[in-house]
Amino acid sequence: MAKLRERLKNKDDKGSRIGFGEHSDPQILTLLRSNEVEGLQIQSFSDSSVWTTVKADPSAFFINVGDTLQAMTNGRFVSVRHRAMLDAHRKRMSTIFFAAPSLQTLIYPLPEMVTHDNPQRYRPYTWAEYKRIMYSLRLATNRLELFVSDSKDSKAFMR
Ligand SMILES: O=C(O)CCC(=O)C(=O)O
Ligand SMILES: [Fe+2]
Repeated sequence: MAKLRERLKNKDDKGSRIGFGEHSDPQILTLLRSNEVEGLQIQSFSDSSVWTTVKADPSAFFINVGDTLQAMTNGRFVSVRHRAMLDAHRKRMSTIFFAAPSLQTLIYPLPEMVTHDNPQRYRPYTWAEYKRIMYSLRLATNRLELFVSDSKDSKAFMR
């Protein structure tokens, strides 16, 4: 038991632990507001072992791009991977609004975002299909990867 406690303590420099593991939000946009306790961290695009703590500001909103907006913008806006850490001494509270389409909405890269240099990256899918697949996978899985277009139909939506 003492060993386990020691291991948890050494997990990072402040002894804090993961409260909600790494993931990207599946929806279009996330609006998050928290109290004055830090905890939200975003992952570096170039090095997945590097996490940056978002400054706690109870007067601000944190706006997060979700997987659906990444698909709609054909990868121009990127769904950032993030996680929430626990604070050993203070309670963190966050309130979140997820903006998502209706279940039967067809999601696909907008024609304006598909160009010769940036061919269609994702195949069309419904939000219902995305949710079904998402719930069958682990939280940390990069599900949008499963919706990448075959190269043969990648020009279908090009202007
Ligand atoms: O509690 C937080 O600040 C983040 C939670 C989160 O990322 C989520 O619910 O998708
Ligand atoms: Fe999230």
